[in-house]
Amino acid sequence: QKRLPPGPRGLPLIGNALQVPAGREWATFAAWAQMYGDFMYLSVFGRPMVVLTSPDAISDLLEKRGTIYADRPKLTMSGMIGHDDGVPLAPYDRQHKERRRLILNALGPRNATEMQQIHEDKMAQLLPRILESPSQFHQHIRWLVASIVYQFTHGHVVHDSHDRLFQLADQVNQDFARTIAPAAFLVDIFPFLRYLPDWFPGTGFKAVAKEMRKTWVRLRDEAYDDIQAQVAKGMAQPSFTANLIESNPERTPEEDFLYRNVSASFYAAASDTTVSAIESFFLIMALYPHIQTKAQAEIDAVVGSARLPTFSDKLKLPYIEALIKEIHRWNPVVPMAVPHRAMQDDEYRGYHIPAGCTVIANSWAILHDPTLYPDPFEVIPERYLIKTDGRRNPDPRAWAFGYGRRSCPGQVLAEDTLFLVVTTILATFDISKPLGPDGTPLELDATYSGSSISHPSRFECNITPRSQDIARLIKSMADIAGTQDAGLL
Ligand code: HEM
Repeated sequence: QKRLPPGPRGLPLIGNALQVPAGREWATFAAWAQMYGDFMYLSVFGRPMVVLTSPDAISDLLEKRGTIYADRPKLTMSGMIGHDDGVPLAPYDRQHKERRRLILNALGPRNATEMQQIHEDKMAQLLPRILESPSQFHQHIRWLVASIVYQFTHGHVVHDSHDRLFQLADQVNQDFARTIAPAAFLVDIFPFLRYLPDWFPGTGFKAVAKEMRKTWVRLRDEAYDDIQAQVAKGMAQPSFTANLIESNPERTPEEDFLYRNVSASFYAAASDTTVSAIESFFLIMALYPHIQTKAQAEIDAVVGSARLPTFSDKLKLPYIEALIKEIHRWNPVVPMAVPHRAMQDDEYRGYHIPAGCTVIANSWAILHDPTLYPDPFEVIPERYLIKTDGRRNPDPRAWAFGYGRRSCPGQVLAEDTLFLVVTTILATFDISKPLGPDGTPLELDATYSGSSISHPSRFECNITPRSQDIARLIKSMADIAGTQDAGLL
């Protein structure tokens, strides 16, 4: 009987299920918001859903009433696999606060120097890889993110893509993306299916869940058990996980389980997201050479040619900061954040929001709102530096990293990685469109795919050292890092 927010009319029983597209839902939701407003109601197979499409609506509900909207919708398939023990999908409770506290503490000022040192070391190893095989830059980016995260969380050196932990983690990420894709498994729409016997037709998802669970449990436990054994022998490398184990030798089984899940979630949450942002950087550089020239000029003026950029240069590089803001805005990595869930009945602007309602924040729509960002589909770093109509465009990071009690706890790490990649790559390489067989530049297709995490569709680009001196410097860095001995070049 209560008044629900406006929204597109659906069909009996299935509601709006047939109207919600399987890809780029954010663009469809943004178009619907033009008709129904920034606070819109949908129902999919009887499940209530609210879509928020303005800074005010998002802030009013997800930030100011954060305690009510801090939960996640329950996904049956993810639960069967065990993914909802990991941080991003876990229900909101006392334990979840602890999970977030552990991550935020680990990435806080106490460990900033160590984290920055890891970044600078791994960047020095990235450059020779790119110099030697620029066409494999996608793999090199993936290696970089894995090697930074696993050095920090497990004290583990990822040499190459054959690394056991790296391979397991990538399999888990692929499984995760497959599981949370909209309507990927019928059991998420009809949860009772999970109670049917295995022989019943249509229950093939159970075998899939079992396989995926095995991989997730291996990723979660194998590395943790190794570190636990090393801690017992007093031989553990310093790391986030070793620190968790050492700091609580009398931990309860509940605490131990929580540590395992936090430790395993780190890479799962950090990898595809950071990799996607770095890939967008390469794509933007190939598409917008004038932005690249301006960014390189700023780096050259501040850093010079005798050294590589470091974190201490950050405050002196405003154009780079503006470019990074555009990377977050132009094609946001998580276009609709991760869905939240109302934990109790609520009322907003005179409309009812039922308990259990899924709440989606359409970050993409805000980041492409022409009243906030004129020419939203163009990359224009100057929009943050020069006032238009008496104001600068707002910082997109307010929306790119999510909201309230579920906002991204890894933002500092993501921003550090992105800053160092952008500055170091621009200091050393030129990026341009790929060349055809006759040496003429080919057109680049700037399309994006994926659903919860959006990433550029596979693209090539031409990456060359900015000078022979730089190429020699990078080769000598490779010798110092010993990467040649390890057969990486
Ligand atoms: C460019 C890179 C990244 C972007 C754009 C990004 C963005 C986001 C977004 C939008 C959310 C959902 C927030 C919400 O539900 O309101 C999220 C959640 C999360 N992110 Fe990130 N993230 C990035 C990198 C990282 C990194 C490096 C870590 C490493 C620790 C991380 C850890 C997490 C975790 C654990 C969650 C779940 C938080 C929770 O449910 O309480 N993210 N991220």
